[in-house]
Amino acid sequence: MSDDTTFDIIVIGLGPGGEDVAGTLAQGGLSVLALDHRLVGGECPYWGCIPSKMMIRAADALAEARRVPGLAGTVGAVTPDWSVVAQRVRDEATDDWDDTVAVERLEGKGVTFRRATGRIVGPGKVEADGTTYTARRGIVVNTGTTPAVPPVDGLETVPYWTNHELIEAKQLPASVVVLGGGAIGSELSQVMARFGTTVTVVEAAPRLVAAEEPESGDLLKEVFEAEGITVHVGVGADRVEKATLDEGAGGGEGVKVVLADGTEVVAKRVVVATGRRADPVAVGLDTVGVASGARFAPVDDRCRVEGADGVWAIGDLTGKGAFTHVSMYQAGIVARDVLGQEGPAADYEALPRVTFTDPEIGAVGLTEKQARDRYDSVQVGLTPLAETTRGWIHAKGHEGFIKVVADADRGVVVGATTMGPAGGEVMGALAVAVHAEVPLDTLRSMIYAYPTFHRGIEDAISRLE
Ligand SMILES: Cc1cc2nc3c(=O)[nH]c(=O)nc-3n(C[C@H](O)[C@H](O)[C@H](O)COP(=O)(O)OP(=O)(O)OC[C@H]3O[C@@H](n4cnc5c(N)ncnc54)[C@H](O)[C@@H]3O)c2cc1C
Ligand SMILES: NC(=O)c1ccc[n+]([C@@H]2O[C@H](COP(=O)([O-])OP(=O)(O)OC[C@H]3O[C@@H](n4cnc5c(N)ncnc54)[C@H](O)[C@@H]3O)[C@@H](O)[C@H]2O)c1
Repeated sequence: MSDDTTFDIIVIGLGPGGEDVAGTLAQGGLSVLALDHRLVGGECPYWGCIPSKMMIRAADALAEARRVPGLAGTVGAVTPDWSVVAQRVRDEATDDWDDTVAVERLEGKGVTFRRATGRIVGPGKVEADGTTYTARRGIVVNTGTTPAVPPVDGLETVPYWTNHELIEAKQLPASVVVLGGGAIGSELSQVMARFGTTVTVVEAAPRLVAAEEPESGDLLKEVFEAEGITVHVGVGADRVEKATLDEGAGGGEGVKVVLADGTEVVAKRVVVATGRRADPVAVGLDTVGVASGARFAPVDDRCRVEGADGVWAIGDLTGKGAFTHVSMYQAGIVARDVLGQEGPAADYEALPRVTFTDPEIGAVGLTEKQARDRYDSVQVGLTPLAETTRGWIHAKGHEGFIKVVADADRGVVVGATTMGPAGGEVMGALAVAVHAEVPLDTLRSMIYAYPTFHRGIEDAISRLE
């Protein structure tokens, strides 16, 4: 028996993976109800990857123009205009935060869509908008994360921005204090600085992009400081209060951020980029056995929520890497599992990630520290990009390096970082090496095109010790 409250599958939250798995399962012949209380596609297309990368493309164009002197002549004054970026974000990236096209695409695949908050209320049961729906085959949860706002005294008394307000901004503030120098803080700080905003970054960890190799954070700090960004690392914000800015700082209302070491930073606006928070309880995973204090939904290698029969979770909520490519990868695994199709289980050993700063930080697999914690015999090889032929030719903007981390016992690469121009693209070769466990001897014997950035991989491997 089927009625309009009973479906084979209910998908709660339509981030990139949720949207994908809902469509695939409907096309696979199942009846699918998909719920999202905001926009179909989630954070990535509307407030995340896509608009932020559009901003980065613009900021990088400015930086390249500024590199013309000494390489190619002059371009006259480079005059940033944020309104061009803001318009492109509206017109091309987000449709002015309207998901009509995405909803139509989803419904075109046969999915029933409701714009509502969904909550699991027991095995096979989901409540949304006062109706209780039944899922015959299962529930897929893809509710993502929200900005984690740190408990800094006074922060709630000032109108701080998160990625949402910044992505939607029609104008940039004259000055900002960015709390958090992870992926979001670093990428968007550089964008704002290149558009003329005075930027101060405050990062509590000892380095920027602290989850990556220390060389990445150290070099990024050098580059940021050379571009005029003030960077405080190893110190958090103690308190925030309203302040009146003097004319040099733009005048009018602003904020004063007092750091734990007593440093005071005054700016027009605070931007909070201190990480993201998943909430398994808000979506009712506690009603199907997930511990109420869990930070993430615990999943096995098929993305089945442990202990909760007929419930799958994907995306940031699983804590396996807060990236769109993880959400999409897991969506594929869940679709196969639900449809009873064969396929490999989830494997995160070769997880690639790219921080789209300039220089770009590509990374895959383990950092050196993670590798040393796991393996007895670790070798590391590092080549500064400026020492490679292509890096030397490139000159301005060639900061970076290629670092390869190997498990010497098995003779395979287990991690790598490729920081530099097109660092994310260069990383692709090493992602294959880590994923396929390509023997180091094979990597040593292949031909690397001359003069490319990726040729530095050969050199880094030759330096393994
Ligand atoms: C500024 C920024 C830049 C980023 N850049 C990149 C990048 O370059 N590359 C990359 O790989 N990743 C990037 N990310 C991360 C990326 O956006 C996320 O990893 C990606 O969106 C996948 O998230 P998700 O699938 O968990 O769901 P999300 O995209 O977080 O979507 C979850 C959806 O669930 C909905 N929802 C939540 N609770 C409920 C509920 N109870 N009922 C109904 N609906 C609900 C929400 O409205 C939302 O639409 C960036 C993130 C940010 C913030
Ligand atoms: N290019 C990409 O793929 C990309 C870009 C942006 C975001 N993302 C994803 O989104 C996730 C969230 O990004 P994010 O930058 O918010 O988180 P993050 O975890 O990468 O960085 C947050 C940083 O804030 C710092 N911090 C925490 N509390 C602080 C405080 N009180 N004062 C100062 N610093 C503090 C942390 O030490 C950390 O380094 C990332 O982990 C990443 O997975 C990916």
